[in-house]
Amino acid sequence: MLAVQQLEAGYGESVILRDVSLKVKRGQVVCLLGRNGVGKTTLMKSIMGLLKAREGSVTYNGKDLTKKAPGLRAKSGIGYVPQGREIFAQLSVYENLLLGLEASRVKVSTVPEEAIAKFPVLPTMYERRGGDLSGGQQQQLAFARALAARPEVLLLDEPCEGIQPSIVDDIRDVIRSIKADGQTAVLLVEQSLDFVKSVGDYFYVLEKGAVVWEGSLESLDDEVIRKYLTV
Ligand SMILES: Nc1ncnc2c1ncn2[C@@H]1O[C@H](COP(=O)(O)OP(=O)(O)OP(=O)(O)O)[C@@H](O)[C@H]1O
Repeated sequence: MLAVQQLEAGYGESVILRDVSLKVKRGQVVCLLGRNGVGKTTLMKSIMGLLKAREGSVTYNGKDLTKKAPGLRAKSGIGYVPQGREIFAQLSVYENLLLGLEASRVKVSTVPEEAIAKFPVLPTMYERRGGDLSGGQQQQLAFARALAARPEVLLLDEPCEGIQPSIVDDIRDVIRSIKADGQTAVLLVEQSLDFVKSVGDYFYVLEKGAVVWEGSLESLDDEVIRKYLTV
């Protein structure tokens, strides 16, 4: 459903992504692996339209999104939980969630129950300012904000970075439940191989902005890990 084809993108003069192609299908969790700085976040931003493609295309359900603005991509059904969460610190938890509705394909004025049900801690802190939440709580808020728009493709950029193990477990459960529903495609950037192996179906490895390996998660063996992932 989401297809990236021969994508080239970068910042200013520098080319970061070269000839990147990948696919993510409904009900699948596809993991994007690679050492620091290889271009994983850059690829997420390019899919979301925050960075323009210089070559290649991003298509979704057969529609070419390559030239579309980020808002339109969101309204087409692509949800994004960015690295660093990007919560609005001065807004309340509930206001942060309401902002998620802006990306909804159908006009709704309340946050859908299913987005909140996955993170039961959030309703207990609706009045608190986003900036006062812990890192793990902000991560849950960012995740719920993306789910509020009922995305069909979910881009998750290092959702477990810097958060406590109990919330990592919660996030694993949420990703598994999304996968079990079979309606949403997930593209996940994650450094922890244990986490990746516990939720993923398929993986791509990036090195210097290019896909150098891909396969089912079962085929992710020590040799690939040593060659492309060990620091
Ligand atoms: N806004 C920017 N302007 C210029 N260069 C950038 C910008 N953001 C990232 N880069 C560069 O692009 C390259 C890829 O960065 P990117 O953040 O996509 O990597 P990554 O694989 O997500 O790394 P990490 O695991 O550290 O998040 C790096 O060399 C980085 O310095």
